[in-house]
Amino acid sequence: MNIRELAVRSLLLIWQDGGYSNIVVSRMIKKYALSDRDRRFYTELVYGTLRYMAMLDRAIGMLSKRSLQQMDAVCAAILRLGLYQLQYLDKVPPSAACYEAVALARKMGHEGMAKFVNAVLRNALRRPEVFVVPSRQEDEVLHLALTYHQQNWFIRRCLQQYGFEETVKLCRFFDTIPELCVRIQTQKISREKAMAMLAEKGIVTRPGRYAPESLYIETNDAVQNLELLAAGRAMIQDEASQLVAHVLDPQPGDVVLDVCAAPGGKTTHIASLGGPDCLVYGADIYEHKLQLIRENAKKLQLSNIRTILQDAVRIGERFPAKADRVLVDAPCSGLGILRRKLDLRWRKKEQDLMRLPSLQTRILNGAAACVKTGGILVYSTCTINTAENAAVVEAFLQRHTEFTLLRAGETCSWPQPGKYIDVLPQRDGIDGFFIAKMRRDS
Ligand SMILES: C[S@@+](CC[C@H](N)C(=O)[O-])C[C@H]1O[C@@H](n2cnc3c(N)ncnc32)[C@H](O)[C@@H]1O
Repeated sequence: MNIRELAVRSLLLIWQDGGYSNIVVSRMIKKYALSDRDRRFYTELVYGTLRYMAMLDRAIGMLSKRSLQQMDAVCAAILRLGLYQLQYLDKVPPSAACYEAVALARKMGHEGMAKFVNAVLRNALRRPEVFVVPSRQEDEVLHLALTYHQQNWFIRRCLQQYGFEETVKLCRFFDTIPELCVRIQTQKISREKAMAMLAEKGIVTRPGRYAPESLYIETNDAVQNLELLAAGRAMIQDEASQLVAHVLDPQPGDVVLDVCAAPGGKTTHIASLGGPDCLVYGADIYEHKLQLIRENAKKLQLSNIRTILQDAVRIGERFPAKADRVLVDAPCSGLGILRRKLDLRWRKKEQDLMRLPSLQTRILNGAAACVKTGGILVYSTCTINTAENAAVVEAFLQRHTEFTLLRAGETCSWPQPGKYIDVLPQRDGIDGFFIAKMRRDS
């Protein structure tokens, strides 16, 4: 398979069929058994085109009379990929980038498409100014959006929330490639022992600063072969997300309800921390996702997890005042983890943000009804959007005076002051996260 054609087909799977880039890419690498060299070129083409999409689309708009919306999806993908190589891949000579793009348009489209692609790419060679990023003075939002590969609305919101300097720091953070972070199952192996074991194999690691089981694997290529993962002694989970189970602080004998549980990162962590006498129910609204929780529990050999198919909005009717601890790890905009998912970064729409607080509120209300008197309720998201975080919790507390806000950091070593754990990526160097802890008093 021609690598550029594979890249175009992958981009179409991501843009047209809603495929996740990491899954599409790893499937293709496996399916076509790509050599190391081909794999590197292929991933560079796919991820590079995805990263620079705002810039590439703006250039296409300036170079072609036809808008992207009027274009055939195959044609748009070939143009984006061609322009990416022309502008950002020094190792590809411009003539090769044009020639290959035109040949692909002929093969995957028709002669007319080939002529059009040829005209746009030749035009790009004559007009390098289409790739010039406007200065801050000319257009602050566009300047940041194109420099740091984000959508304009996201930049606008950040500027309002943080101001220019902080927005730059945040965008720089989101533009880095995240290191792989695992959660060591310290019931089976200590973090120090795991580090020593990996060091013997030449794998460089670094303990996380905040979560006691977190370990960063600096030699990313070794992931697939990580014995720790295969042996159920570790699980891939970001450090910020590892704080949640510590805030919930499960105890032996507790009944815990994790109402938005799939794929079970936090459910398995809670079950490990609570020990075999702590019973953890992981609920989700999608049956196929419950299977992921069961698979993760099996991999980690945890027998104290049960799964439940249940809409969290109505979970209180099924388990009224039955749980000692309840976790709501709510569906959210994910604006704290934009470093991870290049494709999601472009898919997110500002309108989607508007409907989330009402869903989160309904889920939190449903979950609250499950908490016993004296029990704990934890609310978390992986977003930095305050409307989905403190605003949801504050409105909840006003309506539910039977709950008291506790300091979320009291059962984990979170260094920042304040009642909430409000992880700011640009300050804390990990994914953006929000955690609130409440107790039911009556
Ligand atoms: C942020 S994810 C949870 C991640 C999970 N806690 C973990 O650590 O692996 C949110 C989950 O909520 C589920 N969800 C969305 N709406 C729901 C609802 N109304 N009731 C129950 N689960 C819901 C989604 O299917 C998704 O799996």
